[in-house]
This record gives sequence, C-alpha cells and structure tokens, in this order.
Amino acid sequence: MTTTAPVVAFDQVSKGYGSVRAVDGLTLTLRPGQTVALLGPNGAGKSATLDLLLGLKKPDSGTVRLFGTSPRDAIVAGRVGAMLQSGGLMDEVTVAELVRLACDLHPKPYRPSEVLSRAGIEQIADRKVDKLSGGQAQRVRFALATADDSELIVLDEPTTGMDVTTGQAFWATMRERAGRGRTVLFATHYLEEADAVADRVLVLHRGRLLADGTAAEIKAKAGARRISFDLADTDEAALRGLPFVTSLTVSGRTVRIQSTDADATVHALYGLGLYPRDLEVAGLGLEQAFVAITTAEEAKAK
Ligand SMILES: Nc1ncnc2c1ncn2[C@@H]1O[C@H](COP(=O)(O)OP(=O)(O)OP(=O)(O)O)[C@@H](O)[C@H]1O
Repeated sequence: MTTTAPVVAFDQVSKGYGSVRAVDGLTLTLRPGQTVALLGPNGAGKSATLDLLLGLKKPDSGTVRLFGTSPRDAIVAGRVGAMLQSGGLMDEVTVAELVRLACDLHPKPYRPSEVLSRAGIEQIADRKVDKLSGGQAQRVRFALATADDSELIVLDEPTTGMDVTTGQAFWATMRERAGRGRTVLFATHYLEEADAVADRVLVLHRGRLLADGTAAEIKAKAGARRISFDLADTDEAALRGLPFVTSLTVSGRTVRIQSTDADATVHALYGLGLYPRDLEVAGLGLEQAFVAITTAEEAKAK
C-alpha cells in the first residue's frame, strides 16, 4: 500500500525569540484540496508559523515537512507559491517585467498575460514597481503568488490593503485552485474572512493551536450561545445569578446574555417568575467564539 505524504506536516515545532514563544509545540497536518485559515490576533505566531513552513526560519525543536521533504526541497521543486506580508517587490523593474520573471522562474507557469489579467493589473503593466500604491502593490503580489500552478499556496494576510472587488477576485482564484486539489493556507485576523473562505480554521494563540475545525465546529467549541429578550422590569442582580451565564448586558428593556447552557439558563429565567418577550437563542459568531476561546485559555494560564 502506498501512502501519500501530507502536503504540510508540523511535528512538535517550537520557535522562540528570547522569552517569547512565537510558536509553541505546534503539530498539524494539511491534506490536498483544503483551504485552511490560520486565525489569530496580532502576535499569535501566524507569520512565524508560515516562515517556518517556508524554511525561512529554522525551528528550535520539532520538524517541518512539505510533501514528505524539507521546505527547501519542496520550494526548489516548484511545489509551493507564497505571498508574504513583508514580501518586498523588486525596484526598478516594471510590473510586466516582474510578472514575466516570476513566470520564468516557475516550472509550470501560466502565461504572463493571463497572470496580469487575473490580478487586474494590465493597465499598470508598464509602471515601475516602486511607483505603485499599496493596493496596487498587493495586486502585484497576488499576481506573483498565482503565476504558476503550485500545489501549496501560502498567503500571509493576503487581502490587507486590497479593495473589495480585488479581494473577491482573489478568493475566486483561490477557490478554483482548491477545487483542483491545490492546498491553500492563509493567515488572517479577519474572522469573517476565515468563516467565509476556509473549510478548516486553525486558531492560534501565543504560538499554540487552540482549536482546529470548521468555522461551525469552532463556534461549538466555544460552547456558548447568545440569549436575548425584552423585560418590563429588569432585575440585573437576579439575572446575574442565572446559571451558566458568562456575560450579561442590559440596555433599556433589552437583555443580552451569553450562556454555556442556554436551555438551563432559559429554564431558570422562567423559574424566577419573569416573563421575557421576544426571546431569541442563537449561536455565537466566529468573532465572539474566538474571544470566548482565547479568554478561556488566558484564564487557564493564570
Ligand atoms: N524576529 C523576531 N524577533 C523577536 N521577536 C519576534 C520576531 N519575530 C516574531 N517575534 C515575536 O513572536 C511573536 C509572534 O509573532 P508573529 O509575527 O508570528 O505574529 P502574527 O500572528 O503574525 O502577528 P500579526 O497578526 O501582527 O502579523 C510575537 O510576540 C512577536 O513579537
């Protein structure tokens, strides 16, 4: 029986800078065709993880393998395309020259004209790269990351500085690639982006993997639900005493509660002899789920 090596395999990878554990015992496996969001707040270790993945930094401990080989070998073999946050573009060349160069460097490139049009940069093809606006430079990075048909595409906060239309075109390209079995890994702190684009979300916090699943699974992992209702007479102290409540806000007659067991909370609410109107129970949005997961983690660390 032959087994195909995973696209990406991190095994107990750690990387520190002085006392900061940028990446802390990270173990994960990515398979072909997945679109994976690496989601975390500033300083969570997303860029450090991608740098380790691309072999730009060496781990202090643990191993990183791409397609069963070292990052360097996978990159030399042209299996990986990357778009990094800090990715400097060469000065003194035009956009068209840079795109042509990128195509020449890849073993399986697309035609430069196709790459330019996909990124919507034909009109600025003759401009010098150092004369571009931030958004235009980001489109050029998009072009470079899609100049060939890489099996693994690594993107560090790719849509930062992109306008909405370019962002949509960008994700359409990535979806098409993933649909053909390519693996797309992108770092983001745009929670809506992870929810909208990724079929797997890795939640990173202080270099550690807090959660790994679909956006829906991550919301469930946070375990909390939102309850809202109107009350004629709100007795905040009584409401705070309800079981499983993790947060409570009252504005006028409207009460909003987060609860880890909505059924028990609502049952107890009626048990107080209160008559809530317009009662709604809903799942947490990804953003609230993320805050709940990281808050729980911080409480554990104390
Ligand atoms: N070269 C370095 N020297 C010292 N500390 C570093 C270095 N690179 C990263 N760090 C630290 O490692 C941690 C993780 O940084 P990293 O850039 O990976 O975070 P991130 O999740 O990409 O954040 P952001 O969303 O702000 O880009 C941070 O605490 C950062 O200050």
